[in-house]
Amino acid sequence: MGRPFLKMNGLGNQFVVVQAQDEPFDPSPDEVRAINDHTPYDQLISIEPSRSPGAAAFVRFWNNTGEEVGACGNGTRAVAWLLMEAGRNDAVTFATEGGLLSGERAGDHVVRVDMGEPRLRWDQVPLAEEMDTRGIELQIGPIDAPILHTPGAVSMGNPHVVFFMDREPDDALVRGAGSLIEHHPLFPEGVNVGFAWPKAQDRIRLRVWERGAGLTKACGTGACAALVACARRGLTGRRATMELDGGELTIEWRESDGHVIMTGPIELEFTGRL
Ligand SMILES: N[C@H](CCC[C@H](N)C(=O)O)C(=O)O
Repeated sequence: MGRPFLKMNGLGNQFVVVQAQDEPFDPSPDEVRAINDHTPYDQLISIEPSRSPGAAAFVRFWNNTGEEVGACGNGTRAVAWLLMEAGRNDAVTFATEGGLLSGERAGDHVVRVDMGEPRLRWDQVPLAEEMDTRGIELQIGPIDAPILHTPGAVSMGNPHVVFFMDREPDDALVRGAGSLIEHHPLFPEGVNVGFAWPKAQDRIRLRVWERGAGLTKACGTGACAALVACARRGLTGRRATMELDGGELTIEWRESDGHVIMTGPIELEFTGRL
């Protein structure tokens, strides 16, 4: 009988969450993939004992293809909710590879998380060469659609490239261009590929081909990256409603401290055993 897990989602971004406070959990890439075979998910998440004062836990994320990653925005909301429920608190801080994150309740099964500052230097995304991350030069082989010119590049603790659309991003484009760009040599660590259509100063339609997970129903760090990329190009303000396939997130790139604040729902679906 395997260890228990929680099946959760954030706007349809699917998670398997393992509590590792009492029993270590250090899965190999094969084990990460095997869990996905057993219970399909986008990201696997573990909640470990804290390694630093002021943090309630240390949290790790893996894509379903097996590699560990430094950030997962929707997963951060799910973990913050679990930790607040467990501690009967209305706010919580925890550590990840990508840095310290804090969350607070913002309604029933709605969580607001501070995702910290976006990293905007070329070598922080990272890119393979120095470029202006407001608009990078990216040649994508056979595809030469004008909308694919000069996307923005941002890290939220994980790498993102954001294309600026003037219409609904269709499946063929998101899957075709996304899968091509995910492993493009300009991104030494791979990249999450966002397609953002700024519909108004405070509203962006977004679809994301995720590194290591493909087209998901929502991508929290992708929503943060897209808002920052659009604001840097003057296409939107610093606060917007993000329309993802799975629903809406509110993102604000705060003037006061440059932190990116994300608010949205989470859902606990069922418990199971690995
Ligand atoms: N695929 C991402 C990790 C999960 C991001 C996404 N699920 C989110 O909500 O931020 C990466 O490889 O960096």
